[in-house]
Amino acid sequence: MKIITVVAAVIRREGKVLLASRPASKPPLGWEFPGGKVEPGENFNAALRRELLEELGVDSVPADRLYKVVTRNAEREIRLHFIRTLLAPDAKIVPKEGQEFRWVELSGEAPEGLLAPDLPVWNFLINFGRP
Ligand SMILES: Nc1nc2c([nH]c(=O)n2[C@@H]2O[C@H](COP(=O)(O)OP(=O)(O)OP(=O)(O)O)[C@@H](O)[C@H]2O)c(=O)[nH]1
Repeated sequence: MKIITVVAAVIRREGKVLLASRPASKPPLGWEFPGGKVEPGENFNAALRRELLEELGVDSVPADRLYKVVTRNAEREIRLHFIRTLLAPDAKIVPKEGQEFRWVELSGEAPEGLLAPDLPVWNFLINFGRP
């Protein structure tokens, strides 16, 4: 079975968390934590730093892993690693790949359209992750 390893950033600011829309060209549609696939030979934090530079146009400091989700179908297994990530306070996000970004209040129900594998992460952040 093909194994795909993905890193996704949990970036918090003033009680909110940063979500990205998936570009229409890359299904599934929905909102996700920004990130992408780890390339061969890359460590998680280097992969996430590269992805965020590509997508948000900002440098970042990926830190510790908060949560792991594994999804599987007949062909492939996706291992998602959610990593607490810091941005400089004055970092200006410049969407580079046609995505939208939004800061979402970390309270209550998950926002509509959040990818299904991310729901436990949302619940984790609501329960434990508020700064
Ligand atoms: N980045 C990200 N991907 C997620 C999240 N949740 C989740 O299920 N995924 C899945 O993980 C996979 C990530 O692939 P991707 O297409 O974003 O990765 P990438 O940018 O490196 O893609 P590419 O290799 O096609 O350029 C997709 O299947 C996506 O649906 C999430 O919160 N963030």
